Order: sequence, then C-alpha cells, then structure tokens
Amino acid sequence: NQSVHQRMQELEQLLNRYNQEYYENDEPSVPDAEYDRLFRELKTLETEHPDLKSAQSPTMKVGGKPLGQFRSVEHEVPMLSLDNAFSVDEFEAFSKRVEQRLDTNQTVTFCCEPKLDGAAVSLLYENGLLVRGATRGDGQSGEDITENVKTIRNVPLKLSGDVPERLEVRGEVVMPLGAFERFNEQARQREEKVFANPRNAAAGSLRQLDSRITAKRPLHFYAYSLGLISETTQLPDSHHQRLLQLKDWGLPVNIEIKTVDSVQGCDDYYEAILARRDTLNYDIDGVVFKVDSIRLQQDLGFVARAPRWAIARKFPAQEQLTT
Ligand SMILES: Cc1c[n+]2nc(N)[nH]c2nc1OC(C)C
Repeated sequence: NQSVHQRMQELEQLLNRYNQEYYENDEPSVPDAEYDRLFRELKTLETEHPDLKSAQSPTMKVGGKPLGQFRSVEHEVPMLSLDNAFSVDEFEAFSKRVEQRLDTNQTVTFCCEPKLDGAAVSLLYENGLLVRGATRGDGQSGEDITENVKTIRNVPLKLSGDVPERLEVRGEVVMPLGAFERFNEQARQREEKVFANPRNAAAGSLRQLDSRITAKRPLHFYAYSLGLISETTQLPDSHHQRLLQLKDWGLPVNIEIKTVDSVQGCDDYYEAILARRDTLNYDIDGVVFKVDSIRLQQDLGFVARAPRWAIARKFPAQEQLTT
C-alpha cells in the first residue's frame, strides 16, 4: 500500500507540474497523450484505493454532477467596479486628485495592469485550500461557482508556502483567443451555441450548472487583487508586492503588471500595452492604474461604487468582428 501511495503522490506532483507548464508558459514538456496516460493511471489507483485519494488531486479538476441552481454568496468585502478614464486628460485629473492627498514632497507610485476582458471572480482559500469560488454578481452578492472554478486549469487547489489562514483572491477568468476560436469552430460544427466574444465565453462557461461542461472549457485565471485577509497576516504595504506574494504562493499573476513612479510612466505603459494589444493571447479593454501604497489606498477610500485610488484607462473600442 505504501508503494501505491508513493506512486499516487508522484503522479499528483507530475500532473500538477505539467498543468503548470501547459498554462504558465504554453510549453508542456510532455505530449497530451503522456499527460492523459498518467492521469488515467492516477484515476485508476484512486478508484482502487479511495482512502489514499488526495482532495487536491488533479483528478478533482474535472468537475462533478450538476447542481440544481447556484447558491448565493455574500462578499464580505464588496467587489467594486472601476471608474473609467477615456482620455489622457481624464487620467491626469485622476492623478491630480490623488496627488492632492499627498504631502508636498511625496511622490506616488502606480501599479499598472492590463485590464483583462473576462469575468471577475473571487477565490477563497482557507489554510491554503481552495474552499469557495464566486462570481462578482452585483458586487455585494454573487453566485457560488466553487465546483466550476476548481476546473480552471491554472487555479491551484492548494497554495504552497506560509499562507494566511483565510485569503480571498480576486481576479479575471478569461478564455485565451486561440482557444476561443477553436472552441467556437467546434461549436459551429456541432450546431451548438457560438459565443460572440471571449468574455461571454468565459462568463458563460463559469455559469454552467454542470461543472463537467466547465471542465471542458479552456479557461485561465489571473489574480489582480486581494479581498478578505485573515488579520494575522503581515503583508507588504505595496499592492504590487502583494501580487508577487500571491505568485509565490502559487497563484497566477499577469506578467505585464509593473509599477511606475510618475504620470508619464503611466502614459508610457498605456501606449506600450496598446501597441502590443493584438499580440496578446487574450482580450484586454484597457489598462488599470492603482495607487500602489495600501495605506494611501485606504486614505483615499471609495466613492459610491468605485475606489478613488484606482482608475481604468480604456482603449478605443475594437471593431468587433462578427463571428
Ligand atoms: C474591478 C477591477 C478590475 N481589475 N482588473 C485589473 N487588472 N485590476 C483590477 N482591479 C479591479 O478592482 C480593484 C480596483 C479592486
């Protein structure tokens, strides 16, 4: 039994690594057939030895029997939306409002992030284990989609390292463009529902009552914010450093995220991402600038529905190709 358990743990590690490679850098080190063979071997061993099956096994990412409907989830920390800036002047007005709150010689660091055009979700980890997934809903309450988020390839079921007791991570679920095209092509051939754009495909896939369907949808998650954090956690005062900490714990964070120390830096970032927009593997509809200091964020607070300390600078709408 010991050797069986050993083999199961070895298979779990191998499959998790291959998953990471496949979704982190799109370069799996083994062909899919090899991944499937190892997956089937683990599934067989788990069926023969259910007592040895791990709750975080990669075989748990394939979804289970459908629920009748979604339960509702209250967001203890509201999931708010973002104010938009459609021009450099509107962005400058935002940065002026921020600077007014600073002392004279203080400069403000901004964290710059691509604004992924997908579906916002909240993931709740307790003692490092993924225990709940929820849609944004109206910001106050969303739908419990735990079984569906567990099937998202690059969402870890278990965090690694010294993690907080309770950690809520928020981010965007997207369907990469290549996968979206292939998925729609297949749907056309099967005379099934075709999605108008990757955002609808991601949102629609997350709201499937049958998680086995979600499991077949190629979805990626990218973290961009923290919600609930258990009070015993000493995290850095920098939003960017907190995102890097999430990455250390095993959560996917978009590689385009960086900090700049000036408004000019923000403008340069906006132009740089806009110039590369068509080369990215997912839809983005702008960039997000956030005051990097958590203390300053708390000082600036929110107005009604959106934080004073963050703004999205939207790109001109792309002519949507009718698929
Ligand atoms: C709604 C939202 C959306 N996005 N997208 C990114 N990249 N960051 C980000 N932050 C958000 O909200 C925070 C400002 C809390």
